[in-house]
Amino acid sequence: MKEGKWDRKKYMGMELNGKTLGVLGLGRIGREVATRMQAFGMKTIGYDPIITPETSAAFGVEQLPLEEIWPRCDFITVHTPLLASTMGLLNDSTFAKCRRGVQVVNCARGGIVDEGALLRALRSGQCGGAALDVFTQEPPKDRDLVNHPNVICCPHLGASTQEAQSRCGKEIAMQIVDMATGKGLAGTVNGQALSKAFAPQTKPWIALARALGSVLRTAGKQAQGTPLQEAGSYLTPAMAAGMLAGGAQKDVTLVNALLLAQEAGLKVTTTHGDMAPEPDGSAGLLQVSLQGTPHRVVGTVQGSTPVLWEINGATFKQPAPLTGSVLIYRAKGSEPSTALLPGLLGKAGVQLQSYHSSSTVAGEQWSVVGLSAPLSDLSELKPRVVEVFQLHL
Ligand SMILES: NC(=O)c1ccc[n+]([C@@H]2O[C@H](COP(=O)([O-])OP(=O)(O)OC[C@H]3O[C@@H](n4cnc5c(N)ncnc54)[C@H](O)[C@@H]3O)[C@@H](O)[C@H]2O)c1
Ligand SMILES: O=C(O)[C@H](O)COP(=O)(O)O
Repeated sequence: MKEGKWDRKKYMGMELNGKTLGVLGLGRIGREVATRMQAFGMKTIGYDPIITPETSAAFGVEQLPLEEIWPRCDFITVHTPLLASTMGLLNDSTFAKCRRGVQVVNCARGGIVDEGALLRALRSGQCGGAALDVFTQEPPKDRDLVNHPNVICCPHLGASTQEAQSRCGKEIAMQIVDMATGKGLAGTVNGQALSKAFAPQTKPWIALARALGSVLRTAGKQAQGTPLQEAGSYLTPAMAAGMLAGGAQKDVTLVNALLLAQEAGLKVTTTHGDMAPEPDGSAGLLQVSLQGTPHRVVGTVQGSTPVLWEINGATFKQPAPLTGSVLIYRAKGSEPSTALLPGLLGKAGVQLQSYHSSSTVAGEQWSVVGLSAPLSDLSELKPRVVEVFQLHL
């Protein structure tokens, strides 16, 4: 009408009263849709592998096996997550089992209704119409479905109300408060990793994984460039965060570290091996390797302090603490630590807090020096060592 038209004959509707609606997925949204459509006089049947028939009967949905649902429905609406098991839930074969002219609604996730099959069913008349809020690709580049005369669609607007967005904001704020106050995390991506990472007994291990990642980043930076495969435990994101810290990526967190590491092309493996508890309280070894390179660091936690046990095959006689300002270098024999360090630190006004040296491998030794502050200038040291770097952990 806004275009000045009065197409009374073109638009002929269909009563919902007395029609059968199949609701696939009877979670939060599926059941709300069912009860609302009952108000229009629709008969509601449905399927959900988790919700019991007794539960769904209480909100007026008769549950049936999918094979019995297809031929009974005038309308089908999907409200499942997109999973391997729900991808293409409506496909060529299931459309063929439906009543001719069945109408389909997908406001859940693109791909639950196979888009190719839907287009074929629309073109053949097997599907009488579709309402789509979601697409496999958003926005969809292939416009065939959008342009089909029997399709109505909108650009993923199902949650776009002032009220829903406001509730989302409040829920996120509540979850952050819950996390900060040590309460359980519900519905968070990486929730398991985060809740473990914040547990008091695992915090030092997170610090260790970060510290080892930082050591490995600096000792093995020339080896970057292959994709990351290994992921999973809460230690791996922490290690990845350590590897990426100070790099091009900003705001590396335990949640985004693995993704960023993948984007940066890092291929890292972590192994968390058990060992008999030591009298000092250490009870495991975390080993981090950069694949395709000889770089490997091993550490543990003593009390609550992360310590370096081994670097590239050289073990420390006493594990070296990885906290605060740490200077790490590799040198031939014990040079230059004994000769050069005291003078260098004195000049810089920096105090030596700890010194740990490794076993000698191929005539070279690693030293880990705990400092009261980082050294601003390593130029005197560089010619005397094979490699040197500083970390602030
Ligand atoms: N378009 C939008 O803007 C918008 C807004 C909110 C939610 N959504 C989507 O709507 C869908 C439903 O959301 P919800 O909050 O009701 O989720 P929910 O987790 O409460 O319910 C999903 C239900 O699907 C069921 N299910 C899983 N696999 C199934 C299968 N193979 N067959 C049938 N049922 C199956 C589950 O058991 C569960 O009961 C989700 O995909 C969600 O992402 C879209
Ligand atoms: O699942 C939802 O809440 C809606 O589809 C909105 O999705 P979005 O948060 O990805 O925009």
